[in-house]
Amino acid sequence: MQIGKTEARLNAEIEKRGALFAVLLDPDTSDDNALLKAGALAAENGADLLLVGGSFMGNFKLPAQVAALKKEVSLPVVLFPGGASQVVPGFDAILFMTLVTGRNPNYLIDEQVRGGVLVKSLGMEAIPTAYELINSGKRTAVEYISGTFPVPENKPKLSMVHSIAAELMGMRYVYLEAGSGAETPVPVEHIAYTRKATEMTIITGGGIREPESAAVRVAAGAQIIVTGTLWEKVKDPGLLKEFASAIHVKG
Ligand SMILES: CC(C)=CCC/C(C)=C/CC/C(C)=C/CC/C(C)=C/COP(=O)(O)OP(=O)(O)O
Ligand SMILES: O=P(O)(O)OC[C@@H](O)CO
Ligand SMILES: [Mg+2]
Repeated sequence: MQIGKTEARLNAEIEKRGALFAVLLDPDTSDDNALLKAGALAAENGADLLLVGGSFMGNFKLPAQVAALKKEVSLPVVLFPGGASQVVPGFDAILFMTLVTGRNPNYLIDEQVRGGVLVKSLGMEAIPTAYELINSGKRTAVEYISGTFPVPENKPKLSMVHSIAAELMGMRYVYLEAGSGAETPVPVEHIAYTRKATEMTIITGGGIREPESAAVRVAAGAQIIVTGTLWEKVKDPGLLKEFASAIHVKG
């Protein structure tokens, strides 16, 4: 499958800036302006990419909210789905994910079969993405909902072998995930092993709360750093800018 417009844009930006700063917006809100406000604030203060997703997503107003957000910001707005039912119109692309570290067929093929037809009929760009869940202290929503075991935090080679398999299956991006609100982010060794063994674009997120924590993960080879939960409590343009400069290692 050919690389689409949004993926090409992200790849070019990574080339230019070294790594990208992604802000994850929670769509589980009935407040019509919340998504718009959070997205606009992130865009004005150095974010490169807006992800929209939640392990639950029951917001029938989402297509209208995404359309409003697209009018307001010029950044790519990408769907980060917890399941096929979350495929709705308006996004620039979808991270078309497979939970490769799990052994639950529902997240290995079933959601993809159900979601794939929707993606095709919407004409939405898909970015084939391996999703790897790595242990981060306490149980996370993704672990609970997907019914899968995360990779042990002290076994970076285990995530590496999943990355190798995913690349051979044609996936171009890999998301190393500690889980939303994780106590500890994905250990740098997991990132470094996947970086050494594959050419996939590495996204990482979960529990990243300080710019320094983002910077060390970029140094280990991550190319897209995702932060979400932090911005639910903190609306701080200065801190957003600090993240952006810690991540944009090429300026
Ligand atoms: C390809 C399609 C259509 C779907 C892929 C479905 C897969 C493989 C999902 C992986 C497992 C899963 C449940 C992922 C959720 C990822 C996500 C959006 C996390 C962010 O949500 P949270 O922040 O954890 O949500 P809460 O804040 O509600 O806990
Ligand atoms: O909410 P946080 O902990 O920033 O995690 C972001 C993302 O990786 C969750 O899927
Ligand atoms: Mg969350």
